[in-house]
Amino acid sequence: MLTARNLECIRGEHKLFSNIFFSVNPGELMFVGGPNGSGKTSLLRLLCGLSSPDSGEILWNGMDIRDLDGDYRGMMTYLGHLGGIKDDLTALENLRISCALADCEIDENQAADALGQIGLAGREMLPAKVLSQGQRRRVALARLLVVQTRLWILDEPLTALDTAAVKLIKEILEHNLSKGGMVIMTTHQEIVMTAAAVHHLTLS
Ligand SMILES: Nc1ncnc2c1ncn2[C@@H]1O[C@H](COP(=O)(O)OP(=O)(O)OP(=O)(O)O)[C@@H](O)[C@H]1O
Repeated sequence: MLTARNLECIRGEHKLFSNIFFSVNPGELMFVGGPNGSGKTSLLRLLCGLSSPDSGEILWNGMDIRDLDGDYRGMMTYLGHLGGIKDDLTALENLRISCALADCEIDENQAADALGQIGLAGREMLPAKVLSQGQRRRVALARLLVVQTRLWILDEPLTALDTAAVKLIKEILEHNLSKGGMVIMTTHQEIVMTAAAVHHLTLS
């Protein structure tokens, strides 16, 4: 379970948010909403441990994530809103390297299989720079098909995706949730989940 207690985040001269409390339990999804600049990405970066709150604490199964450090990162998958795709690497290389960086080594066959499942069959060997925005996003999201982590923190995963890809991502999220996974995601394009407990946190 991930718990946030009394979180506050200040950036520059601005207090982005304060008094944020929530828990996300196994099988639950939390959508983080709010206007541009309200602090959604900043909140996700706090939850990943990439930055620290100005006050408050973030607990994973009751322990402060700062104390867990690498153990916490090993249980979590973070996809940033830019996707982290490198232009000069192929789709396959991008997926394999992003998995390796997350301590989840996969071979070429596994990578090709994941790319096929996410609708990129035949494009595995193309450099990312020639892929469309939606295809690049699919390469980033293919990581969700191979990771074993329970907690997924996803920043705008649906950006640039067509209707078919959004449906696919919904199924991938629901599969993770059905196994006791947890998902926290920002989106301006909410998806209706059929069989999962959903919470909303709206920043202003
Ligand atoms: N290091 C920083 N120094 C100063 N201001 C910052 C810093 N990081 C973020 N900000 C500001 O904090 C605000 C919130 O940024 P953030 O990216 O968290 O918003 P967001 O809700 O994710 O926005 P969007 O919907 O546009 O993606 C923005 O005004 C941003 O410019």
